[in-house]
Amino acid sequence: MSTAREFFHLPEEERMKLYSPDPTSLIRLATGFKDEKQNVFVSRESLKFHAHPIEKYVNLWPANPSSYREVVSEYFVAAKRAEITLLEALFEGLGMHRKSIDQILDNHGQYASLNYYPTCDKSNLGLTFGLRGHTDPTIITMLLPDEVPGLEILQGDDWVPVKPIPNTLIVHVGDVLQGLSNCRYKSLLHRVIVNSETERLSVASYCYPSNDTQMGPPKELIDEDHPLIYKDYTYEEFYTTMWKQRLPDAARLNAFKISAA
Ligand SMILES: O=C(O)CCC(=O)C(=O)O
Ligand SMILES: [Fe+2]
Repeated sequence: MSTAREFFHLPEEERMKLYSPDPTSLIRLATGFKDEKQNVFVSRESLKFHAHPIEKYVNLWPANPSSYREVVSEYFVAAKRAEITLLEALFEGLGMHRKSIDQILDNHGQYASLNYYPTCDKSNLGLTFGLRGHTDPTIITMLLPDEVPGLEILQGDDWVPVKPIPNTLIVHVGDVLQGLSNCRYKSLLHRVIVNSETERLSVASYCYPSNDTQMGPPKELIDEDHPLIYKDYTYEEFYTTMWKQRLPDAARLNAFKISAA
């Protein structure tokens, strides 16, 4: 976390060397932006990069701060190990066969993001979000927030603040797990609000399957009580559709519903 803080406190021209609007870049800084249509400012600045397999990507990472590559590698390797252990237990708990589990986890990827939410002038608070409501297009997301409140989840019709607990990871269910589990797990709608007093940081590890992974629910999860909801589709199809639709949440999965066939 302190390495992330150091990075975001580097001079702007140093950080902006990594700026890119292209979502397929292997590493990129994304900055806050104004949504003219909805007249809101989304203030998050984030450094996004691939983290697995780490040897393939680490040389693309910033060399400033000087501790960056070492500290960030150590964190994301450990995060990935924890994600895999958690997912194996979760898939086994659902009753999935070993073959189905391996198919999903073999060649999976890990995308990472260091997130920085600057403080916001009091007069602009009403029109500024850290991040608007969305679900993650992942299997799961492992999030390490700092101790500043800001994350909120939608429960019924209400946005409920998530109380920060020191040194505690938060795991979100993403859209891919909703699809794979035939809706036994629902992907989590969440957002980040900002405040006028304290900046906020978080570190996210997004676990996703390889492009050719079949994302329809495995046969063993389908029975009379759990009729098949989604047809078979690959992660690549899901991702391409997501960019075309530009939907912020799990409604993106509707294109793959049996009833949409
Ligand atoms: O910063 C946070 O607490 C949430 C970040 C988030 O939702 C994301 O990176 O997808
Ligand atoms: Fe998210």
